[in-house]
Amino acid sequence: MTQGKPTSGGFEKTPGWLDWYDGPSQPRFRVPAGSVDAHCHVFGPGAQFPYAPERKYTPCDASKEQLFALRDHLGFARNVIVQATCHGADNRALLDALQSSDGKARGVVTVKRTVTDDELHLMHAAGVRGVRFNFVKRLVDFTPKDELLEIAGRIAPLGWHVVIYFEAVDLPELWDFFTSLPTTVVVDHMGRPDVGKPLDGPEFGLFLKFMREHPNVWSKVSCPERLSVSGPPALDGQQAAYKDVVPFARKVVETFPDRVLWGTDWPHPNLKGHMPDDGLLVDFIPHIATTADLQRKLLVDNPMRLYWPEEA
Ligand SMILES: O=C(O)c1cc(C(=O)O)oc(=O)c1
Repeated sequence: MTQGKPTSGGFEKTPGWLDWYDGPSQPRFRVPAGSVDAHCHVFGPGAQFPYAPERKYTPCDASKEQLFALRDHLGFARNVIVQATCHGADNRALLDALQSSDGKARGVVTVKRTVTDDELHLMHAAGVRGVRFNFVKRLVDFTPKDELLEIAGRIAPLGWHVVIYFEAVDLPELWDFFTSLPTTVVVDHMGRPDVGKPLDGPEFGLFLKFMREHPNVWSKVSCPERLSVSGPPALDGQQAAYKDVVPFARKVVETFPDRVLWGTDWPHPNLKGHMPDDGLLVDFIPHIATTADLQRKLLVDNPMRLYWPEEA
């Protein structure tokens, strides 16, 4: 039996899948004016925008109205909506959200090599500025690298970038492909470091080297709730959540202050252990960006330069 929030359109939510958090707290940390939530999603609603047949999970609905209400509640000015894998390469829910946002949202889509130039131009007009390539095996089936390179070559002239999602252990094998991409490359969730391993160990060292040697590579310092092993979770007023993730995110922010982005990841797909209070997730930010200067770069200057360059 389905419980909690609905999945409309006759879909059945994946068992064990937690719904996004109702009534998030008011963050204590006041984000700077003009801040951008640079990683969030919309799900459906399924009745209007059906989930993709090839999806690996079925979420509860999470609409554009609910996303925009969260944006306002948390004090953000804009969103970057990233295509979620449960919608495959059908970007209609995302495009509809962009078109309803009054210019306050930009997007990152998933496309196949069959996408036409007309479709790409329409997406650009709607506010799309990037494509997402996903290498996380639990989320997607493999797409051949020659197809991805072809797509990258076609979106580059539009000024778009490529967002990549992968697990830290897969970086060595993907290195040559990533470093051959002709665009700005944005890494989702710091390349998912294993925070049980040392900060100065070889695995995270390789990620830092990836960024250091390639000035076109940016990173989102998001998703501590996914990466944390020992918490504590951002729940019940916790002001020192996900302590084990802090040194990793802080290292990236302080080493590459002009190439980092932050996002809520709302509505947090695939969480089964706990669902964070998004207000408390915002309170995580000053632990990883400890000065007003770093906070402004992370939340305003960098995302504006990448997604609204005409206003930056
Ligand atoms: O780690 C995840 O499960 C996850 C999934 C998706 C997606 O399904 O698109 O997006 C994310 O940013 C993170």
